[in-house]
Amino acid sequence: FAEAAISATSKTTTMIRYCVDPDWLPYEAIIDGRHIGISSDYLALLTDYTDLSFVLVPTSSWRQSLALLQQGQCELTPILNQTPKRDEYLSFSDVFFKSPNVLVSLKTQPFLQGFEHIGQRTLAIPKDYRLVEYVQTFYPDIKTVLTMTEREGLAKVANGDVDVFVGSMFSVNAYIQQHGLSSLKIAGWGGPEDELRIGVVHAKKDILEQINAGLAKITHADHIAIYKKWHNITVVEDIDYSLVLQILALLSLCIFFLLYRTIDVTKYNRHLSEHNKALQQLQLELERKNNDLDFLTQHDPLTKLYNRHYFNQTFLTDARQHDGNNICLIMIDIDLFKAINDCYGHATGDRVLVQFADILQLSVRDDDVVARWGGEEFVIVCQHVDIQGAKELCQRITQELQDFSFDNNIKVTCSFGIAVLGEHEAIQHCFERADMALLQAKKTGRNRYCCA
Ligand SMILES: Nc1nc2c(ncn2[C@@H]2O[C@H](COP(=O)(O)OP(=O)(O)OP(=O)(O)O)[C@@H](O)[C@H]2O)c(=O)[nH]1
Repeated sequence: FAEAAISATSKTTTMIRYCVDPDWLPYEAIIDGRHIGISSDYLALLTDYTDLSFVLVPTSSWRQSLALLQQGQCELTPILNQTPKRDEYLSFSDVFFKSPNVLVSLKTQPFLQGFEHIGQRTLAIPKDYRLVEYVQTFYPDIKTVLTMTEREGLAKVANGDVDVFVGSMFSVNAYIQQHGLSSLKIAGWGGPEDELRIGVVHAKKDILEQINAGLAKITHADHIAIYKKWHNITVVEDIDYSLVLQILALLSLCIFFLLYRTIDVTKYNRHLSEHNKALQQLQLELERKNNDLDFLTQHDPLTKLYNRHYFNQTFLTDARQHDGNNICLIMIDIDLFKAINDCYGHATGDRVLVQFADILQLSVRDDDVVARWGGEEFVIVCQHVDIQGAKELCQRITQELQDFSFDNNIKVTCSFGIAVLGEHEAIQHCFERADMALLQAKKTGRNRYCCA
């Protein structure tokens, strides 16, 4: 597109002096004395499609441009909204460009949707903009702050001097992008859409016919090309990050708390399970010790046979529960054991006792009970065995002793006293009889059994 500083062509042209807003990109601006922006491109097209040529009258503010239009020093302004006030000194072409107006606030402000939600907030509007008339007419309660330019209004919002600014979406966005005003956001729509036209002073209103005809010739493709050239809007950040941050902080706090609780509970559980393990260990230890204690209270520590205590408890008290008619008591005493101790020492004597006990244990049946009665004396309780069976057991033991090779080739014999428990006999009495029989065996030469 050609720029708007239009040179005269060979055709007969009517020269029109025009003013613009020098600071309203992307619509228009004067940069280094040159008119640029959307309106510049439209004027270039109108130069082609009409017999008009346009000469820029440079100004330093929109206000000044309006003043020059009112004074007739400018005859045209290429892009503006129609308002009743402007109708007093301008005539307007057909609408050729539309753009929404937006409310701009700091990102910390909530989304406002429209003028009706501004409430007590202050609203900045560029002086002499159509929106001033609109807001004062329809929202007279809004506290407005008039600024010289859009730039000034946006700067006031960014600085926190006013709460909200209203302006054209295209120019607002261009300004925010150019100046990196990342603290600002579009907070809502502001009033009616801009319907932009060309305004000419009443004295020149006869050129409007040409202008409208020229505007009508502008193709859809031309409109789109201009729009694309100047419309560089990217969506202004519309996420309220302060809210997101608050939610994130809250979530992090919850996660942290849950994590802390989980770690705490895990620690406690580990501690508990360690304690339980230690307790179980102690319990096992106690059971083992109890078992050991049980074993020790019931067994002779040297030979591991039942001891006299167990024997007394089990048989002297309730042997009658067994079938009394078939119980045989055999009292056994190693012969001349003192001589073994004296000859080979006490330790050897101990080993002989252990080996002797093993022989007894191996010689009896599973349900017979062998116990160490004390010293070198033993007792066997045979169940379901008659006197003959008891005798045979004594003979078997005698034979085993004879065949067994004791330490130091010591020859060990023993004497037996056998008694069968009578039907109504007290077991203690039976013991005494067996003991007497044993004494008898000793007296009559040892290495033999005697029956009571
Ligand atoms: N090594 C050892 N000797 C024991 C143990 N208990 C008792 N004795 C010994 O066994 C011997 C028993 O001797 P005595 O009662 O005189 O009887 P004996 O020498 O076997 O003679 P007779 O019974 O008459 O054949 C004693 O010298 C006791 O010290 C023991 O646990 N270990």
